Amino acid sequence: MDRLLVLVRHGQSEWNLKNLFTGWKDPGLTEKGIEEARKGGRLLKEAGLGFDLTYTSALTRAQKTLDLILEELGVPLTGEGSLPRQQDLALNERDYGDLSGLNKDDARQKWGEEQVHIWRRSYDTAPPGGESLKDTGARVWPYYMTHILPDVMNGKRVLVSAHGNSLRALIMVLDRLTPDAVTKLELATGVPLVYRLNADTTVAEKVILQ
Ligand SMILES: O=C(O)[C@@H](CO)OP(=O)(O)O
Repeated sequence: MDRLLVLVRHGQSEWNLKNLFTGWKDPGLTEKGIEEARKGGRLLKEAGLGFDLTYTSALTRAQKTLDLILEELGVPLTGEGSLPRQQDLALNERDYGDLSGLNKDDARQKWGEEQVHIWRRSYDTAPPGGESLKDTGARVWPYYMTHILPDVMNGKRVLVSAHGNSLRALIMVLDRLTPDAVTKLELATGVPLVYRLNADTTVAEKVILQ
């Protein structure tokens, strides 16, 4: 049985381009982001991968990325031949709280390089009014266990389009990263991470398509 799970971080967003903390804010994709998503779709097609089910967040940039990937795969978005789609807040980006909408360089000037790095990449220090990676995991992990993983274990080929930090939380578990190791994990936009799972739910294989 092919226990296929593909994770993709959305293509570049308008706020990625402007270097703003985004979190639960909802900017669209840039032209570059659209092309990144399309390229991700083409790479999946070239790898001969197809899907039975899709998951995405409640945010436009991840949904649009999923649409573009499906378009490249030749899968209609509605009607006959379209795939079931689960959209859930559980897969949203980490909530950046009071930092949302601030320029990342301005934040470094105000609070210092080190503090901003801790807010962005530490495991359990939350930005003011927002979520730490651990807090993000506390909603991503149960959703994975109750929704995504059962589908994969039932032999459904699953595609997930989500965000830098919600996917970092998920990958932390899949790749068995320590809280220290996950601080160094960075995900490129639009690059599909192809996982195959063993019958005991551990990772059999991970391939990065780029
Ligand atoms: O601003 C955000 O929401 C995220 C992802 O773009 O940024 P960072 O990489 O700083 O966690």
